[in-house]
Amino acid sequence: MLNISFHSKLNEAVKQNLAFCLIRKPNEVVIELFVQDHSSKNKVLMHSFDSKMEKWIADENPISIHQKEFDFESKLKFPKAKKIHPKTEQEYQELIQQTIEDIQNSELKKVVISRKKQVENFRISIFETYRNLLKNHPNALVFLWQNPNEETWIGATPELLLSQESNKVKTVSLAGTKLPEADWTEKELEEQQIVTDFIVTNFRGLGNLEVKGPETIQAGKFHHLKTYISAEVSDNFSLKNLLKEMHPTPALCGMPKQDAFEYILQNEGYDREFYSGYIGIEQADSKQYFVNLRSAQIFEDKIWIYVGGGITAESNPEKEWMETELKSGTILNSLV
Ligand SMILES: C=C(O[C@@H]1C=C(C(=O)O)C=C[C@H]1O)C(=O)O
Repeated sequence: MLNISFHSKLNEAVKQNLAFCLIRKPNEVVIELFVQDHSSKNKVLMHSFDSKMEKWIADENPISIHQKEFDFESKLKFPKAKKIHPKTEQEYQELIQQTIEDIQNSELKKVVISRKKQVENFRISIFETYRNLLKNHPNALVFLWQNPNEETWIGATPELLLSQESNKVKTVSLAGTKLPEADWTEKELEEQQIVTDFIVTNFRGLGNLEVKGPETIQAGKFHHLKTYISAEVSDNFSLKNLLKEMHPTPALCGMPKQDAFEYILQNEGYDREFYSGYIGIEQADSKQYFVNLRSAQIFEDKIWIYVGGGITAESNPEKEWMETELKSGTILNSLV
């Protein structure tokens, strides 16, 4: 049976050109809908990689539905894409080679390099694509952010940045990528350990620190290494401050953090905007922030898929290109 109020609220948002966000949390079955009403209680927000941009959609009464009942179709309006020059395979491999050499000759230990892959938008059905992402990625945060005339993002991210429920804060260290048939090597183990060490340093001082892992997890067609980290906090603890320290973690930026951040801004050659920034869900009893990755920006004529990977002194440019191609599959394999 159709859930009328959910669908009619979404329908109104589309008809009136209001900003809205559909969001389904990892391993849950409920989709929440936030439609902009500029209230202050419940918010979904997007924060850019460089922290220069933050936008939010606030809804006094978000509404939810079981994902099995989600059955909605409508065309959305998207702006036209500006002209860009996405890096070719050769250009990307040259950038990776340069980064490897720069890491070998500096204090840098890890830098995450990324690119935009552009594909044509052949009048995709955005809601069917969203349904496919829900189905294909049950353990990801699956979101659709529509801000009419400004930006539309869709994605299925496997990565929690930070969450707080009562006095418990949680995060994960997620890094290292391989296909299921391959084995982990020193390169991925080291790359992921850098992220874990960074988080543990930031969590030091909090109570009851627990670090569990790393274990191998599945995200779409890949395996990643994941360590679960949690701690207890006191009443005067500031989640905002911890978030500031954490973002961007070495899973998306590098180590040392500031050097890697500047390296990315100077060398990557494009603006990441909200990719590798975070998506926040702020409600009275819980706050959760997820890293915006395995995601794309939708335009009337084009789709920009954002993909990257961690580079260390042991990286191989060809493999890094392949890794980004495969990562774009999260979006490409669900597009209809
Ligand atoms: C940068 C991305 O993913 C990140 C980089 C990973 C890696 O380098 O192995 C793995 C998971 C993510 O933390 C991306 O998907 O674009």
